[in-house]
Amino acid sequence: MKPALRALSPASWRQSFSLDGRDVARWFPGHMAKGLTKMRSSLRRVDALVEVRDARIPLSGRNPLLQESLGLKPHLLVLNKMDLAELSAQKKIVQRLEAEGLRNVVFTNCVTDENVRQVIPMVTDLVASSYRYDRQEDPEYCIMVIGVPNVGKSSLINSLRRQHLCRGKATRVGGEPGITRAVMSRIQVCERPLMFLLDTPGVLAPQIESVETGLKLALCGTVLDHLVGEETLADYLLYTLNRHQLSQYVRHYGLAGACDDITSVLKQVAVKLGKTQKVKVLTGTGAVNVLQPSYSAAARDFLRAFRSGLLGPVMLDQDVLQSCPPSSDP
Ligand SMILES: Nc1nc2c(ncn2[C@@H]2O[C@H](COP(=O)(O)OP(=O)(O)OP(=O)(O)O)[C@@H](O)[C@H]2O)c(=O)[nH]1
Repeated sequence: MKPALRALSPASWRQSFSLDGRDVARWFPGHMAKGLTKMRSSLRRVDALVEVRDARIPLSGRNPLLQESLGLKPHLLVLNKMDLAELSAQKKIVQRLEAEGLRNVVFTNCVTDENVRQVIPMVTDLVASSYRYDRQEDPEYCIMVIGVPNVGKSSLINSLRRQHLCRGKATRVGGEPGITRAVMSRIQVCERPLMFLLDTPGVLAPQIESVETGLKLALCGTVLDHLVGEETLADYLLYTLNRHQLSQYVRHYGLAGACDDITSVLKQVAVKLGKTQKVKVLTGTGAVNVLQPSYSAAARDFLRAFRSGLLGPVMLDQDVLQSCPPSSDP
């Protein structure tokens, strides 16, 4: 019998996600490597790096290639989209990052500007306590904003301008990865100290550590969904929500209960939303059009709802955090 949409016990949920045959290399476009080369050549003019990561993937969201350059400059890590992240393990996240050498961390929401005011004082302190080579006397601070696509780099810049300059948008924001195309737009964000930020296009590592890391990055919108497959992503989302026992999706779509079978869930979602499509079916008397649930439209809605926070906050790196050595804190 096909798993019906009823409450399944957690014991019957999948314990792992089948990753067979997925070619993660195809998901991440090659133009990003070019961006990285240009960014490297501008590093000399830069006083500090502000790295933005999605707070839902504080560990998997890093780019090992960017990391190579980070040791050279003062570095602030902004974990953005805190409103979408389940942060009960915040202390553990900070400890884990500290163990990786990332001691300056701030959680932000660049839509509501929460905690954004902490960014400039933190950067100013970092620069003040570092050696600025030939720019020691230069009153202008130049900060490079880096991070994988769609984490909110442009939103952070706009939020800083709202906070410190009372000015509107200087850089384009978008829900899809790769909105920032022009490498290195230089944008003023503060008068005292005089501070400019360089917005950069999102850069992803050409080699993602594992397919699961690739799926987490894709779930957070760092690549275009169709490259991974909307239904694959929806399935990974369902698997994650169930494993973390997050059943908000059941209430959001008015389902009868939690279920671990994506075909079943998408079918119900499509019916609830009235997302159907005409399909030609060959019968003994010829072709007839029948209405079928649109699985792809349902998958798109499921992903959109997750990304707008309607399915509740999530910590996608829970597995990585659980594999951490226990904290030495009392
Ligand atoms: N919920 C939530 N959404 C955010 C936050 N910050 C940014 N966003 C949204 O995330 C999406 C991407 O934001 P951008 O600022 O364009 O991201 P980016 O890193 O500059 O993107 P690229 O240009 O692709 O590198 C937009 O839809 C923003 O509105 C946040 O703190 N919370």
